[in-house]
Amino acid sequence: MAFEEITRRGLVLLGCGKMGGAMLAGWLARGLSPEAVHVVDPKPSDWLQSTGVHLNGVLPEDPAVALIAVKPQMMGEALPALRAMSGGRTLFVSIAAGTTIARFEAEFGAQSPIVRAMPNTPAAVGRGITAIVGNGASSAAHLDAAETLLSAVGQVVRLEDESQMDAVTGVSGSGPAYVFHMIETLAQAGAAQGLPPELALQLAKATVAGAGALAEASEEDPGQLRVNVTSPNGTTQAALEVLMDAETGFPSLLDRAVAAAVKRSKELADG
Ligand SMILES: NC(=O)C1=CN([C@@H]2O[C@H](COP(=O)(O)OP(=O)(O)OC[C@H]3O[C@@H](n4cnc5c(N)ncnc54)[C@H](OP(=O)(O)O)[C@@H]3O)[C@@H](O)[C@H]2O)C=CC1
Ligand SMILES: O=C(O)[C@@H]1CCC=N1
Repeated sequence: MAFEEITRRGLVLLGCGKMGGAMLAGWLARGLSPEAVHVVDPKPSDWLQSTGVHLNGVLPEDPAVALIAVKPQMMGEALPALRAMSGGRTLFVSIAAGTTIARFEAEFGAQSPIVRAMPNTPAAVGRGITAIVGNGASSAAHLDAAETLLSAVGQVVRLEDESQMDAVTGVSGSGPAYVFHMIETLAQAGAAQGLPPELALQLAKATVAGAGALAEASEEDPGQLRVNVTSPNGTTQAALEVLMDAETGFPSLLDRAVAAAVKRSKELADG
């Protein structure tokens, strides 16, 4: 299924907040016609209203895709709007953290093709990464269709098992927030050392963006790239002795942060 089939049969987006909006922005930027998109959202933002998509109207009976982007806690209230599309040709794609395929099968039937996905907000600029896994009714063609749709906003990886989704959520789903917090705090640290705050923020943003681009483009692994910055007994080494401290440094901090996200993802599965 390519954008042509979505254009013909339509795409329903249930919930268009931060993540649904980021994906929609990516699809529209890549040429998906707003005419093909039907959004259900109780309080459409000004941006959403300006896009030209159908808003809170009658939904198509047989859309190519129904993408679920409401918060896990809203499922009970929100999913019935999609029930009429069950058991047919519509591919359900959920991006909700925690909510299991079993929960969607209980709503739409196990014969409905359902793909659970975990994207991230860099999708808004085509630089997201999304992990996907399908239910038993999802054919290779359904997974290909989900991949086509989601690869319009970044990379797509396929999981062997749904149980990997909690860890994916803790690494790449929530991960952009960790990086944004690093930008914020790196800039604050620069300002604390006397830099004008705006300059410190520009330096921090460009450093994180540049390092990310280099990590992606380079054949060297991130550990070697780190070594390449670190002159013996130089400034980086002094900083890394703080950041790599076994008890208080990044390794332990990120271990605990990711574990907390994974734990919360598992809790969300329980509703
Ligand atoms: N934000 C992120 O980085 C990521 C989020 N996700 C997942 O995406 C989903 C959405 O998260 P996020 O975008 O951050 O949350 P938001 O709260 O920003 O978006 C959810 C949207 O759904 C709307 N909504 C609430 N009730 C209904 C309903 N009954 N029918 C239709 N729409 C409804 C909300 O409206 P209102 O605000 O008026 O209630 C809101 O606009 C979550 O399940 C989350 O786990 C996955 C990966 C990354
Ligand atoms: O914070 C959350 O629950 C969602 C899921 C991943 C990113 N945001």
